[in-house]
Amino acid sequence: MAEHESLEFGKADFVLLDNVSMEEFMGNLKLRFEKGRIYTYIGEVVVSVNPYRAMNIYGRDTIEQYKGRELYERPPHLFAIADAAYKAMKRRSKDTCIVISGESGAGKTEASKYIMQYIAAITILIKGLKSKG
Ligand SMILES: Nc1ncnc2c1ncn2[C@@H]1O[C@H](COP(=O)(O)OP(=O)(O)OP(=O)(O)O)[C@@H](O)[C@H]1O
Repeated sequence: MAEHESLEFGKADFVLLDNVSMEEFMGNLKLRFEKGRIYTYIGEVVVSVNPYRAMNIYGRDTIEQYKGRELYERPPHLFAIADAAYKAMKRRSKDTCIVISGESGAGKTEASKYIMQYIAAITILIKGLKSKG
């Protein structure tokens, strides 16, 4: 069973909750957070909980895992959202955007930096591949 499908980490997507109640929502969020999973989907939206500590989930290895993948192929992550936006932009040849919202200190600025870091990294990787022919 893929890591993100394991119940040990709770439901990776809130749409999979048996009952939609605040209690179940918060219980799932708490369980995932305690297991180091700060991201959870609601469909194509990602809910993020600020860990207020350095997480080893933004490095080159993780970028490679998300590049060119579909949203549900990997555990919930900002990189999956960034990749989906990048692919949509390329497919439609139109600008696209990612809306980030949350209260002050929620992690919006950090999230936008990780998204830009991801886009920059995959652009360099793609250019590198093209120049190699
Ligand atoms: N993904 C993360 N991993 C680790 N720490 C984080 C993460 N996101 C946020 N933080 C921590 O939380 C702090 C506040 O985050 P950030 O500045 O991104 O919030 P914000 O939502 O942009 O706040 P504001 O609306 O007040 O500008 C950061 O300085 C950082 O210490």
